[in-house]
Amino acid sequence: MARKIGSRYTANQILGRGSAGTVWLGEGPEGPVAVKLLREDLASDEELVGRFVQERTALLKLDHPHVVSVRDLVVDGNDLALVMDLVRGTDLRTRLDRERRLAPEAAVAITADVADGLAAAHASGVVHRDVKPENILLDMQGPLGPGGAHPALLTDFGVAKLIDTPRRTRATKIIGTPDYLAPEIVEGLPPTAAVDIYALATVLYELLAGFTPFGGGHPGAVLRRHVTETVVPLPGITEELWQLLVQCLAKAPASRLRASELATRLREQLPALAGLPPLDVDEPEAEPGGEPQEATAAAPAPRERVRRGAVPLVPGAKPDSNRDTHTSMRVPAPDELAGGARGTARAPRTAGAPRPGSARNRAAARRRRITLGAAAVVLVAAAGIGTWAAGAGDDPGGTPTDGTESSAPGSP
Ligand SMILES: Nc1ncnc2c1ncn2[C@@H]1O[C@H](COP(=O)(O)OP(=O)(O)OP(=O)(O)O)[C@@H](O)[C@H]1O
Repeated sequence: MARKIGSRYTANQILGRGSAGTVWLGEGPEGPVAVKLLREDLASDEELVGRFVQERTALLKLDHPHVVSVRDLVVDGNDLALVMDLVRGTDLRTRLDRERRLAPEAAVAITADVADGLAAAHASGVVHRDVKPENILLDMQGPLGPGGAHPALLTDFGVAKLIDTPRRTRATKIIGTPDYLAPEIVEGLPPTAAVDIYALATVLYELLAGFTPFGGGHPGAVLRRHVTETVVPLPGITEELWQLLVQCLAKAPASRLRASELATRLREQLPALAGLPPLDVDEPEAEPGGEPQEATAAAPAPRERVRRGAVPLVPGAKPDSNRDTHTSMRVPAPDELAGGARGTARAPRTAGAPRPGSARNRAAARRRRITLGAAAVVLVAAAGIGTWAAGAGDDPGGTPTDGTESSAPGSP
């Protein structure tokens, strides 16, 4: 059913739902648009509305062929909406669900597009903070590029930052998607542009391999792997591409490439990748219903076999929203923590061996986004790998930092 959004837009049909709200196919004065209507509980949060208005300038100024432009921000009664360019196509998660993994040339071409978009954003002082396949849209009306890839556009700029208001995050929460979270975020450091590079390298690894380098099993274990484990080589990948991945998945943010350099280096590799088939690797096994093995950073357990999926760090913890893409965690007791702080060692296995769990289940698990309580920080601290500074989550000092902070209040 159609509904008005402010005085200028009509939302006609739901395109999809995410953790922050619902995306509608809409109509504006200049034609079709996509309208992201934020969740009611977000729209009724006065602080968030203020921030939304404050950040108009930064969100509206991003204009790049590989960024989904935000055209307008609407605050109208209970409605809080971002009006975006409509991308006619699909998101990368849907393509990945369908194909499981992409040919290297297409994977690299898509990643290079997103790196270009990030370069423009970072140059404007904007950090995305939630780069993942769900936020990469493929424009099926655009020209085919290397490997038959349609142009890729990064969407949802500013949304993670909007939701991650100090009051919501103060000393209690990390907001993000565990598989793509850079180690410095897990450690409670302010997000800089380098977190987007880490997340994008994770996406590239996933496009090539069909699974993320540190994902799988308990969300707390995923976070810990980001900090303690090194990425396992992918069989069949060219040395140049592997070196690029390793550099961008470096634990130290300063060691990662900048987005513009990453885009250039990726494109340089395209000719060597032309015609190569998707890699012949399979996801590390997961023990159906098996209990995680106890492991330490120094001596991880041999391939932990656990179901993929967002599970509460502590049994009985309730999600903090009614969306199944969220998992919320409360602070665990020490004995509970001992059971949750388990790590894994994962390595790709060759195709053909039995693999528990359906691809759809794994994809759904990856999609789950967590709002992680201080529990995770306690978990990390308990593992001796990090601490959380109260109020961390904003970005003093990083270069370039999330420039949405400095946008002019109330500017149109
Ligand atoms: N500008 C757009 N044009 C066309 N479709 C879009 C646009 N933005 C989002 N969509 C579609 O709307 C759906 C929901 O997007 P949304 O950004 O709300 O959620 P998400 O990114 O999948 O998840 P989350 O917000 O939890 O990270 C997605 O399937 C996406 O393909």
